[in-house]
Amino acid sequence: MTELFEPTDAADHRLALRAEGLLAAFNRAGLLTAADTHVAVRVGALGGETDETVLLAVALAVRAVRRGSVALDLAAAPGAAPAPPAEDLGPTPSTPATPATPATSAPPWPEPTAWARAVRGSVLVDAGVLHHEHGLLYLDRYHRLEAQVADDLARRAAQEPPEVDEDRLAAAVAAVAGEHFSAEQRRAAEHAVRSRTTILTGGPGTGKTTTVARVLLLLADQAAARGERLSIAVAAPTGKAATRLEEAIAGELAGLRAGDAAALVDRLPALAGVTLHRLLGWRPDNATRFRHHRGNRLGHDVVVVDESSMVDLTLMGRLLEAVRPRTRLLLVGDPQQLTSVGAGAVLGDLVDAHADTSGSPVAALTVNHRSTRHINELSERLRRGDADGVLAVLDAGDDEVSLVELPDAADGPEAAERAAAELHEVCLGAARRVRGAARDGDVAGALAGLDAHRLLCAHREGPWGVGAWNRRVELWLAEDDEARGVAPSYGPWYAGRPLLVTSNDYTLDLYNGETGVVVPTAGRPRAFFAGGREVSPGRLDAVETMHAMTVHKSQGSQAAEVTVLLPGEDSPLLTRELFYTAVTRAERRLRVVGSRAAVRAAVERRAERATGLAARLRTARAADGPADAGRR
Ligand SMILES: Nc1ncnc2c1ncn2[C@@H]1O[C@H](COP(=O)(O)OP(=O)(O)OP(=O)(O)O)[C@@H](O)[C@H]1O
Repeated sequence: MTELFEPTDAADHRLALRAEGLLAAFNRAGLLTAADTHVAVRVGALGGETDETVLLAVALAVRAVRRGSVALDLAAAPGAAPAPPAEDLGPTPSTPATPATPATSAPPWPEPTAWARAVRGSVLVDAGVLHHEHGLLYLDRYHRLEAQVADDLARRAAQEPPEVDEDRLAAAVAAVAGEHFSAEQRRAAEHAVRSRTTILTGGPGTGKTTTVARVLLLLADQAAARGERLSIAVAAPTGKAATRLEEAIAGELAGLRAGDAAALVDRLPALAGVTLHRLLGWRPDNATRFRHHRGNRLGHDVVVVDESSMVDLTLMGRLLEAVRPRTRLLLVGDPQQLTSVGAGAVLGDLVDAHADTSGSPVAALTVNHRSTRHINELSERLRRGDADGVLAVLDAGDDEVSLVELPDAADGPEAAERAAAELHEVCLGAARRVRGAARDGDVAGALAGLDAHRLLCAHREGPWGVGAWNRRVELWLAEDDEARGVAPSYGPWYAGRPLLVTSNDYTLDLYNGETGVVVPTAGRPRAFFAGGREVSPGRLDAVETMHAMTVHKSQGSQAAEVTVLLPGEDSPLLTRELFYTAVTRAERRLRVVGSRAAVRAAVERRAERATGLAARLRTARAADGPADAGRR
């Protein structure tokens, strides 16, 4: 469901019946949900605030967090178009979920200067329920979190740098160079050895993992010089990304063991990739608190976190309070990608805060060594926001990058039918190969087939959504069976059904984002996942079919060939970050399906989030110390 809604009648559950005045007007206009207004009414009643413009600001601050911001930018609020939450729940605006009853017209926004004055002077600010800082209005919880993240990072930066045996470092750098180690990778690795905190950024294939593997060897070597052995954690926000990181590091180390670095590789302990939740000590009774915290820190000497762009402010706060101040922290990721589903844009803020400063913890890798030339060129032009350049690369139309062009105003069911006709062969072909391997009992082949082609959608529902495209591919498979005289499999656990895990299951050792496939074994369907994990379907309750997946869910994985379905240009989900994330999932071939207007809108629209973290970090750096040393 998008945030705009159209009430169907006076008893519509989305109407906040107890809200009055401005809150009721904004709720009726679809700009606030019933829950936003209830929070504001309750906070107002408890805190003794009756000014309806302040209560409106509270409700909008709740809405801002729900939509991914950490705070409400009061000045920008009237101009900000309603947008869906990070993980879209519903159809595009052109396909309303409710009958067409006209939405109430937009209510009047308070006069900006008087509004800001009323908010700053509110008893809720005096009581610490709200905070007004850097032009932003914070709910207390997010203000504390943001300040804590800034303080912890500033404290880490204020420490004495680690002692480094430079001669030994130079010798080890030469030994780990192996077959490839570019100058920028070498600089990044040396930076990481000399720093407590490193933010290693770069797009897919820029050699981040290659560099991380070498950093670990260099650190283990420095520790060996002191007669110590390192304890290392390698983690990522999703299980899929953690497994990928573990495998990629293991692959790099295996290559280096064959060369001059064998002795160094032998010094490293075995490395198992874990989810951040598992590293921090997941608790069944609390989703945002962990076993490890400031009073019970993680014991590791080095903590590596891959796919850091997916880490929201809350999880970053928990991580920073759990790592010991002297632990080496390596945050790895691509700040151009979609931001976290939860509130915050932490990685991007960290990079912004340190742009063009000396002593910055950011080490950037810029050369893509994996994807092919046109995919690289497209992502580079996307990064620069060059819409004409993006269209020019797509128009050049070769085997590597192509545009399946739809008419400009087309984003409804008819255009989806046209797209279906274009994609029938490629989507059915990919699904058929996975099904063929599954029917032959070839688990490895079926799992490998999952990464051959990926169909990415912005939306979950509607004609351009994952649901419709999953059903479509299943129908094509059934038709294909019929055409071949094979009895179609209609049950939910049909052979070759691609699976996407949607939440962590610690008992089954399955993690959000992992992919698997159904393969019949001894006449019964079984679900298989990477690493030889086999599960009875009856035990799986958090899986979805994955003939298509959302761009959000595709983060942390790549496929040889990717098809991206762009929704209509008016879709609020269509942003540069979404398009860039989708494009950079492709290793060898990319097909973009959509109108030219949608491509242009995707390049030109940024996913803005209101956060004050970058400003806080700049202030802390200027003061050369924690942003607020008195807090806590
Ligand atoms: N300096 C280099 N020269 C040539 N090839 C390289 C270099 N560095 C890395 N590679 C190769 O490029 C590919 C991508 O490297 P790597 O996996 O380290 O990138 P990454 O940034 O971690 O990618 P992703 O974010 O997609 O995981 C690998 O096959 C790696 O062996």
